Amino acid sequence: MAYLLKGVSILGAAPTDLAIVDGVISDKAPDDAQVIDATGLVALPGLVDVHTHLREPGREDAETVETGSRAAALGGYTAVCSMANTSPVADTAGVVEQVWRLGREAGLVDVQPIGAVTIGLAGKQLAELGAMADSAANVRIFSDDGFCVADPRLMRRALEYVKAFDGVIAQHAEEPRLTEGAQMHEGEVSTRLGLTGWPAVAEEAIIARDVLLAEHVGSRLHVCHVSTAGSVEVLRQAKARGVRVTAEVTPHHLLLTDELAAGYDPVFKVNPPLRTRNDVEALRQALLDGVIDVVATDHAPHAVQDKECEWSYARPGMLGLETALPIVLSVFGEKWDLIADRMSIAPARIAGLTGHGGDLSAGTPANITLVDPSARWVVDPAELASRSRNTPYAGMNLPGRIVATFLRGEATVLDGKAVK
Ligand SMILES: NC(=O)N[C@@H](CC(=O)O)C(=O)O
Ligand SMILES: [Zn+2]
Repeated sequence: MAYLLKGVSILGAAPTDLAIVDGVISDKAPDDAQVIDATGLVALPGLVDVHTHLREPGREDAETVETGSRAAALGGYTAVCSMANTSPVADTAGVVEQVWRLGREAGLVDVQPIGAVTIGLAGKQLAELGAMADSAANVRIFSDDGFCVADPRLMRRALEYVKAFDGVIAQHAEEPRLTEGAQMHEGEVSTRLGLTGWPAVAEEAIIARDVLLAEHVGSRLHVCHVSTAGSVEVLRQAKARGVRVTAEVTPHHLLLTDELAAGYDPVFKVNPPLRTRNDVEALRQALLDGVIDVVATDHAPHAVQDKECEWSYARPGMLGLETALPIVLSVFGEKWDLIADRMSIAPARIAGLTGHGGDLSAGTPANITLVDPSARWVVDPAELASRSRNTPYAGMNLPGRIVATFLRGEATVLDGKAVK
């Protein structure tokens, strides 16, 4: 199928026509191309998420590779990196290949598995990183996300190991001794509510240690879900020294604050926790400056019984794929070059996903997101494609509708609806 996007604005530029033929972007459409009136719509390179939890294998009641892929496509994504904290853990070539194959079968986005750093995410022994790298899944990012690789000697070894094939260790930065029993950000609000706090320094201390380790080894570090102003300062200094470090921020940390915990609604419980207004401001500035490289969703679906319970028993995590671009648009406005870089180009580069994060020029793979920036919509959890319902944005009126998504020239979303 060929398409002609008539009158589309590429990254906010003057309207033009964009043709999609045989999976690539083309100057000219054949006569039988399906014409899409794209007046007022903006084309972006397909979004890429470096931090998605798909829950398969093991918690298919919360999400599957297929339902998560559909949520991703509807959110404008053409590739997602799936985290390793499944059951069994993605710590062998067998499991990462299984997830990769399920992604291919669903065929809605490219699913790039992330491998665990340590066996069972237990933080004791390195997993078979080389075998996962050499597998059909071609793993390049390794992470124990959900847990921190807290042992500095293991972290050093992991950084050394992946250097050989230009892999990257994605760290969930949380010094576990400083967060025992933690329920929310440690500060004024946690004191008032009487909940055990997760201090900012628990994140900052690990990032400071890890940028030094990455510098020492000369290897690549990626910092997951940066959440504090202090972390931004550590990263700023490390980057100025030339350390090979990249970092992500989530849409929720760019918008929401710890005040939301006051209602004890566990939909706002997440790791790292929602922080203060001052942190939110610093994270926004860091994304603008490039100190933080990418927006990553940390899409963390949880079943109803794991979320709709008392705060202290609830699992941390919130949905993100279907609301990420609207949240970023509502925070930054129509800064299309920024959005394309932080949500597609830079994440594709970090994950090594060639074919994604392109410039939409003729001859490049047609991985495209078509957005209507002027359409507003109200988030209804029941209407999300994710199998879970734990969105913190229920009832919010957001700008930006994903009209269509194309994966190598095939529409995965058309008229705002999933094609399969
Ligand atoms: N972010 C979360 O609060 N939860 C994530 C794990 C993680 O990203 O730390 C999950 O797997 O549910
Ligand atoms: Zn994490």
